[in-house]
Amino acid sequence: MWNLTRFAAFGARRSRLLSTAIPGPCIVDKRGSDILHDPWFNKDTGFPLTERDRLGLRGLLPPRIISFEQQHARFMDSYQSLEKNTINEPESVVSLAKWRILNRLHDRNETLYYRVLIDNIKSFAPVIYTPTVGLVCQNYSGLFRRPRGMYFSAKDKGEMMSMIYNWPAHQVDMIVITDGSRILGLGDLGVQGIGIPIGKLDMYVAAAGINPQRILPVMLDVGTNNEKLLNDRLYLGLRQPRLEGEEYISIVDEFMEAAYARWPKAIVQFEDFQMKWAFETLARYRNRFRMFNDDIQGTAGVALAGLLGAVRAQGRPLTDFVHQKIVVVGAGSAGLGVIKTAAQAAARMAGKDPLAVAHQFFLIDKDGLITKDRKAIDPAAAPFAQVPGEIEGLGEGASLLEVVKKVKPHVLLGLSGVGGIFHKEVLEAMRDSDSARPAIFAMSNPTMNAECTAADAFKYAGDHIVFASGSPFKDVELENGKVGHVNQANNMYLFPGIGLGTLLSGASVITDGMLQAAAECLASYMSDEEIQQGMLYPSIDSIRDITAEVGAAIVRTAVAEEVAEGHGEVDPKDLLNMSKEETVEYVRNNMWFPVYHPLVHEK
Ligand SMILES: NC(=O)c1ccc[n+]([C@@H]2O[C@H](COP(=O)([O-])OP(=O)(O)OC[C@H]3O[C@@H](n4cnc5c(N)ncnc54)[C@H](O)[C@@H]3O)[C@@H](O)[C@H]2O)c1
Ligand SMILES: O=C(O)C[C@H](O)C(=O)O
Ligand SMILES: [Mg+2]
Repeated sequence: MWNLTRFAAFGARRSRLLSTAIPGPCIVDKRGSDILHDPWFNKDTGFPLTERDRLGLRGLLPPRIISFEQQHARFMDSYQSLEKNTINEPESVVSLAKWRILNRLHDRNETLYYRVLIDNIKSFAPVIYTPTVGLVCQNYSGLFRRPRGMYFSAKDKGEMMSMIYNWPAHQVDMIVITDGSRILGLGDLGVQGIGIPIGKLDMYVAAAGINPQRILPVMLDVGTNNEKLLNDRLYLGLRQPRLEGEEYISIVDEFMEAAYARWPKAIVQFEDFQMKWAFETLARYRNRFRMFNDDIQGTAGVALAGLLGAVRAQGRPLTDFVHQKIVVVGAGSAGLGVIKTAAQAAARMAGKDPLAVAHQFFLIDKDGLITKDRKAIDPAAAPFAQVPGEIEGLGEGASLLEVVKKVKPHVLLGLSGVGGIFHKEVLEAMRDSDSARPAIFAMSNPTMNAECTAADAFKYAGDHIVFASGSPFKDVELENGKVGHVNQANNMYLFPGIGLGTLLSGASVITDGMLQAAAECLASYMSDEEIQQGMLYPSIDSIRDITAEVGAAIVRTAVAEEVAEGHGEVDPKDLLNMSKEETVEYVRNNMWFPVYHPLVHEK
């Protein structure tokens, strides 16, 4: 249907692999108004005269040619006037209005959309990603105007292998799939969860430079157990209870077989699956396909980087990590992924078995502290079950407040999805923490599900804390006149680099070693000075730079672990011969960047 020719700048193979590709013309098999209605090719008023002639566009557009820069400025003007005109409106109304204006541009002109997104990532990420994406999912049926991505439902059983060919792009590099069963902290939103793969893939384009013509958001609709949606006459998904057991897994199996039959090199990111299926599908597919679960694995790496930063913020050496007492609230896919990865890191540092360091972790779920007395304990939680009474007065099911008071943890980390669970008394109890710089991570999304607000954390736990949240909060003005820095502990710092590094190495699977390297890379990104100021993660403004580093760490580990099969004309030997800096350059040079390519018509 189309292809993008890239001209190599230099003769020598090696420099060619590392060189920045000069954008070539784009071959398009359409003409006239079909081009104007195709967001991949549409340039609106930006088509030059020669192109208007060549493509049969003359007369279909007003005569004046507006440059890309002018179009960019024009869009930003309308966005800013929307901001000005809605200043007194409720926040949800403003957020949805902002999402709508961006979505309209996305539907019309992808090049301009991704350019404004990249150039304004800090202001636009909260609109296309958390928290607004949560609101969009909740209101999806009402907001629906046109489809985006692919929808595979339980009714499509037996048809997926042919359906996958309905997708218009010849090549797909990155797929994000959800079954809508645990959308952020908002629960089962059924088919409406499609907003999450769309938002994640927008971040892939903005942060990792994955070509937007090679991304595919996927909704696997196996029903919903959300009564409200089942009774909503506008609900767009299957009106039936969720499939379970064999029936469920056979649908996921069929999708995976179909996707990999058509695109054997694609990477599939599982996103926002309820816990049992998150773990089950990861175990089932990770040794067969290029796939990972972002909520389990991406989150774990981001949290580990933050936990190591919290050690440095106390002025302690990293090896002190093995002495940190860490309370994890939420024993779901995210919480369990974090605790397991953190324990593995502590064990590596201590030269011990992860079981030997498990006692420094305290795991709390909806039934309180998990101890060895817990009935029907999840096998993944079992190694972290405390011995009841080991800390005096702390038994099975102890409340969060009791645990914080008795343990005096260095870190309190929430992945419970329960808004406000770190209430005043819990935060005040953190004042007695054994850490000189207690860390509070309220990682649940979206904003209303955060375990506490940034303002409350500094107000009740003290000005000396370090704070991170999954959704963005504004920095806090402290009583001492200083600024309480708010970090965003969100898997967006890792998943783009994991996906891009896997793509560019051609890794056949995504190993624990690759994920560990990604986390360590993120952890080492911050300078001591930044850490001292309470900055545990970089600004999202530098997300492409972070992704280049993380992507390179993934590539190098894939090569070292001999799972890299190469990408395009770059074979594993080329990758092996690249220095660290050259690998970063290779990753950076392979990031897609939105510019208008000259369009050439060819049937
Ligand atoms: N910041 C990030 O990058 C990031 C990444 C992944 C998930 N999350 C967020 O983490 C949250 C949980 O995700 P998940 O996939 O682990 O969900 P999940 O449903 O698998 O797990 C939720 C866990 O919280 C526990 N819980 C519920 N109520 C509780 C209470 N009152 N007290 C203590 N624990 C309670 C449950 O028992 C369960 O163990 C969601 O809000 C999600 O948005 C954030
Ligand atoms: O989507 C996010 O913002 C992070 C995470 O994947 C989540 O499920 O909350
Ligand atoms: Mg998620």
